[in-house]
Amino acid sequence: MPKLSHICNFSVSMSISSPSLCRYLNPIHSIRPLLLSHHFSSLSTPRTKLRSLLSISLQSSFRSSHFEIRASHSDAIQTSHTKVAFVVAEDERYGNKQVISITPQLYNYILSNTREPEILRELREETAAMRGSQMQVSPDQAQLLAMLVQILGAKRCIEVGVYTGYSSLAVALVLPESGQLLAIERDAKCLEIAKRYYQRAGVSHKVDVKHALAVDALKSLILNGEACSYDFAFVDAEKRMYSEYFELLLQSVRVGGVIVIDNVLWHGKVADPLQVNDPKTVSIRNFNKDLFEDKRVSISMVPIGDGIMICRKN
Ligand SMILES: C[S@@+](CC[C@H](N)C(=O)[O-])C[C@H]1O[C@@H](n2cnc3c(N)ncnc32)[C@H](O)[C@@H]1O
Repeated sequence: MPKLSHICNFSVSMSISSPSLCRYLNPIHSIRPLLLSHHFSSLSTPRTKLRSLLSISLQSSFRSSHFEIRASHSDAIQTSHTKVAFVVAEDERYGNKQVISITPQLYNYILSNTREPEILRELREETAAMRGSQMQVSPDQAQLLAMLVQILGAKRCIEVGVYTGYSSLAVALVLPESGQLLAIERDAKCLEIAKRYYQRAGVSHKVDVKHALAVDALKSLILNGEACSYDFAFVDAEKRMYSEYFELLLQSVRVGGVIVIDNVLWHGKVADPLQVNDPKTVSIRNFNKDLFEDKRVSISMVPIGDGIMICRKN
């Protein structure tokens, strides 16, 4: 049984994190932050009571549904600086599947099980001080991209939106010696850094750097007779252009080829149409909906980083 102080930490952190918790629950049940914080005001509420209070509260709000916020994970309540226990959705509509929410503690664990080549770590650290460094894919995302390229046995790849080269270098490192990555980026300064790292990593011969606007570069490769010749594409540039990039890339990759699109969860905003409707969010939300209905591709939305959509051309 946790000590009272642990319960207090749990109770306080639940209140603090309720907006993100609500964002998680919102798309399904339109729950509001007040509802959640309400039941956590008493610091002396025992854990079991907290759980049942919350469960009752959520059940009454959600009618037939059952959502439970668990404080029972032992690791999550052992240390006072742990943010919050897991969010678990248990609902028969989802096969009573328990879905975990990534906590900082859990994400640290994932990163500690992620293999990041030394050269990528150096690039990430150099970029960290730069404006826009949060745009870089995370090490676990880069590892997944590299693995997809390896599973596909890809030789011809495209990246749309290179920045300083982190994701493109991850791909180039696993390409065979005869492989080629067309790396498209509009910012020349960023490309200088990327090129320096391709050089250092000994993969420059595999990367065809294209300093251009993405749509122009993609159109010209189709005009050059390269349609259906690529195995893999990664999209990580202007969010409102995703539909255009996708249409051009669908022409560029072969049947069985894969297009991966980054930021499809857009910090969770896509799932909150009642409150978030800025142009970028709406654009990504519409794009996701179009992809869902698009029978030309098989799809899988994966909650890694800011969310990726993996599309396989049928
Ligand atoms: C999210 S960052 C890419 C991050 C990169 N994939 C990584 O992991 O380091 C987006 C990049 O796309 C570039 N970009 C945005 N719009 C573009 C366009 N229309 N054409 C080419 N590049 C574009 C930006 O300059 C920026 O460097």
